[in-house]
Amino acid sequence: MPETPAHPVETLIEARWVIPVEPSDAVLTDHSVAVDGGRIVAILPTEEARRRFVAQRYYRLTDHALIPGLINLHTHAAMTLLRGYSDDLPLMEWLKAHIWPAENRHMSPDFVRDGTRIACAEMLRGGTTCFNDMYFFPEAVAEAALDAGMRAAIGLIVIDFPTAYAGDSDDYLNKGFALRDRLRDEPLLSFTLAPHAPYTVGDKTFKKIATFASQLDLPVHVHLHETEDEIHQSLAQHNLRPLARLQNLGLLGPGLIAVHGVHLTPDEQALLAEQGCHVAHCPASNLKLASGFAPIATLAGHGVNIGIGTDGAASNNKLDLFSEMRLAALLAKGVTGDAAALPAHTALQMATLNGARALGLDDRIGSLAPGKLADIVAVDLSGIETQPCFDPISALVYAAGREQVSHVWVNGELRLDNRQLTSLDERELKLTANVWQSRITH
Ligand SMILES: CSC[C@H]1O[C@@H](n2cnc3c(O)ncnc32)[C@H](O)[C@@H]1O
Ligand SMILES: [Zn+2]
Repeated sequence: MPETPAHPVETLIEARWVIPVEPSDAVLTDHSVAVDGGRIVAILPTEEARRRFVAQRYYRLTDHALIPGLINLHTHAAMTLLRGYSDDLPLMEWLKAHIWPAENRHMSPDFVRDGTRIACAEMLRGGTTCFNDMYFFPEAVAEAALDAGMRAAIGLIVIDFPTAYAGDSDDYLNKGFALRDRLRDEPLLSFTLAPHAPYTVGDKTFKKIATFASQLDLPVHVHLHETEDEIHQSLAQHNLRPLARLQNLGLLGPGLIAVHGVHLTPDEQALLAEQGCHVAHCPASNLKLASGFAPIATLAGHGVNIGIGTDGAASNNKLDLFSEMRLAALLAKGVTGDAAALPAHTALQMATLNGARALGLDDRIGSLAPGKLADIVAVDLSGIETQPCFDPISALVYAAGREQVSHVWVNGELRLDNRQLTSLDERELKLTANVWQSRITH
């Protein structure tokens, strides 16, 4: 029998383990991922892949696990420039007395572009390939993400007070729509409407956002039920808890990404599930600001789709989804008293597929499968800290860290090569961070 000629592809990645996350939670051992035209074309046992494909580039990652690119479901990327600027305070004091005054003094497209570039470097080094952002000057966020070659959901920010970026809600919205019109064909970008929070956005603005979200089919990304203060303030001002208020204003539905969801009654959890809303769980930020801990196990029990976010580097202070996966899993066990709560595979699914679902991108990213875009992360599990390795998913969530991320592909393009960034100059970014530190200090 004549041999079928080998099929040419751009990239063939051979790995000890491939963890697709979906369609099943099975781990494939000694498998290879073939990539061409930015997409995964096949996942096969390595021996077979070697026969079937001839590649321009081979990666022989013999002690590594391949996972889908991690998706950071809530960031203020540019806030890397305020990392460590003001620590150990509760949310409202932190925001009002420190962060908002600093943002007022320094906010500009340059601040956002530089801060977001630094965030992209940190996130790519830690295996994050996509981030869902909310910040001023979203055009600078988009520019930094595109320069870095990262995937981003750009939040078209709306807040009912004037800033250096925009004067009023119409100004915020018009600037956001102009940006979306200009960049809507960029394959790495998608857009959300991003009203900041119930305590900074009025009813009239929320109603407009609900209308635009349904007309334009855009997700809505909003901080919600983060602290007890937020709930008390809403009851005092509107005689309604924030979630009920947003329900009355027409915001609930499968397009809503509710960030935090720390303080939720059982009825509110059921309502989020009924409405198909998503929750972005930010465990480190919630602990650091002493906001509390989200009822993740019961929310998941109700069927709510939950992804994981870091929040900004000023309240975390890392943009590290490996830490967040571990923390989410441990916290769920501690809070429920049930060691089976939030197992490792669920934590990995939250940081990948569930984030993609929340962004409406799960037909393209979030798992490793033929036809999906090639957002792929290789984690080196050969080190002493991950030995022995009975179960690579357990190793990834409970023992590994972002330091073990060796290679990252976004849309089939190599963005981290043997721990070196290919699209960003780390030395230059450190100098940029120092320049901003002295501006912010003086
Ligand atoms: C209007 S752009 C985003 C706005 O949000 C602020 N921010 C950062 N972290 C949090 C948080 O945990 N809750 C609420 N608001 C937050 C950030 O400083 C920007 O002003
Ligand atoms: Zn936030």
